[in-house]
Amino acid sequence: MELSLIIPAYNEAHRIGPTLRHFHAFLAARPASFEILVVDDGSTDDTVALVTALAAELPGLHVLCSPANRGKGHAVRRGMLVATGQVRLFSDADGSTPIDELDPLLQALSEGADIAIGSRYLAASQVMRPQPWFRRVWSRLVNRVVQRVLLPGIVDTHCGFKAFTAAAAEHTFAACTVDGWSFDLEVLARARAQGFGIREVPVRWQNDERSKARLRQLPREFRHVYRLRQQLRQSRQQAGSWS
Ligand SMILES: Nc1nc2c(ncn2[C@@H]2O[C@H](COP(=O)(O)OP(=O)(O)O[C@H]3O[C@H](CO)[C@@H](O)[C@H](O)[C@@H]3O)[C@@H](O)[C@H]2O)c(=O)[nH]1
Repeated sequence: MELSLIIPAYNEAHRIGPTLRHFHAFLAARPASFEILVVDDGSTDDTVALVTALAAELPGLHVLCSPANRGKGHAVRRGMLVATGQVRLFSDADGSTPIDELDPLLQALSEGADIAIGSRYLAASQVMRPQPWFRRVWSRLVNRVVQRVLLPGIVDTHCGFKAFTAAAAEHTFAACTVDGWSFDLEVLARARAQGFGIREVPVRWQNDERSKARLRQLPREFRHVYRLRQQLRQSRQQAGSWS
């Protein structure tokens, strides 16, 4: 399998159908073999039924489901570890980053990066429909803190469009534990600590107002950042004292 596309989905029946048809048509028009894995955990709407029906029509589309809702991080991790592709990409169910932005990410991998991440905040990025002001403030705030304490040099850790080589996906996700939104920065921080090269790539992106992220989740994001920094520091100190 050359490419695995992982899509975390929670209560996405209202919009995932067109996204899947579009993604499938894009990938089927290319020579590379592919699989699309939709990872649902406990949706209370018709997401699973809808994707199951589409899977009978679109070869290579599969749905993984589990009863309890654990969060986007858990779903992406599960998909990344079950996938068989040499390249593993995850994308949001609303297609907020157009699927043709895959090509610049593949280019970055072919040039030697282990992980290529879509970015909304580079000079060449194009944000076609921005998020509301409080989401932009949230995103910039988290990114500022993350850049300072965890991932210097990466300006957008949270864009939901990231491609990994199989080795990078398997090593980093196997070490991850964060189930919620902060999984993005956990996987990047662990990847860097393990020596994998990350390249940030400008992409086109547009907001869909029907977001599941809530401002009240912000303190938990910061707690994750600091906890992760402590863990990585301790591992570095242990590695230093053993060498
Ligand atoms: N399986 C599963 N999927 C989830 C869950 N929560 C969210 N998702 C999936 O995660 C994707 C993003 O969720 P949205 O609700 O569309 O979030 P957003 O706010 O519009 O997304 C932006 O901010 C997020 C948080 O920073 C980013 O993770 C995301 O990529 C994007 O930048 C969607 O495919 C959604 O179904 C969950 O509990 N379980």
